[in-house]
Amino acid sequence: MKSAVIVFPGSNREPDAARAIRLAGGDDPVMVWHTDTELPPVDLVMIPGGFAHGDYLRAGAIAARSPIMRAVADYAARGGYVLGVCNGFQVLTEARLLPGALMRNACLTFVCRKIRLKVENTNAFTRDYERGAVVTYPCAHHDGNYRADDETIARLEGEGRVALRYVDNPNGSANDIAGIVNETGNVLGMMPHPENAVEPLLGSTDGLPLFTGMVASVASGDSPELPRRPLLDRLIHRNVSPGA
Ligand SMILES: NC(=O)CC[C@H](N)C(=O)O
Repeated sequence: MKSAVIVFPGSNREPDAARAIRLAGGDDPVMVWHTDTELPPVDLVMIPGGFAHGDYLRAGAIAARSPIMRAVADYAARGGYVLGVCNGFQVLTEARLLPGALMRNACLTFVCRKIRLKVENTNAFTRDYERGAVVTYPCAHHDGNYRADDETIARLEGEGRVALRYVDNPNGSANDIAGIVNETGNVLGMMPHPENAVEPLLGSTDGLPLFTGMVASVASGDSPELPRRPLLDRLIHRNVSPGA
């Protein structure tokens, strides 16, 4: 699997992202700087954690307007897989590739600890987990409180787009939402850090199946479990994804 990891000034988890991708069997990712205007030919784009532009204005707001994000939006619109973790999730909501917003944690403090999550739905990203499995990942954020209007939350729930839910909600997120996918199921954003739970030395290997699942989805060319993916999208994806 060929992948790109997007790097902004203030990103800090790009080496962890690269390591997780490699451990799952992917090629060494290409690091892409935020001022670039094009993506290399890849099967997956990952937006890593950190504090892009120091979280000024709102976490992810400046990064979402970076030149590279136009290319990421085009890539996602063509059906390419995009994973945003923590600050990456914030960037994806600010870029409107995912609905809703990540607000200040309800406790008003930075939360940095291991948390338990329930895998709510198996999709192109979570296919290597049993549905309903409870996994442990670390989380480390001050703006992880997922919020959206009632209609959006109802849609996310009704369409099976809540991928991960907190068992012990650390930040006040609506409906305990920890991760969601877009309408076509090819963009996943999540606050906890699966890339920091990929080897025993880190205290958990529970994050590794997320990465092996993405490698498997790329290898199979598509995932039959993508929720309501329009036929046209699937065809376009086959044509543009080198891994398809
Ligand atoms: N670990 C991270 O990606 C931090 C996310 C974000 N900047 C926050 O603290 O809310």
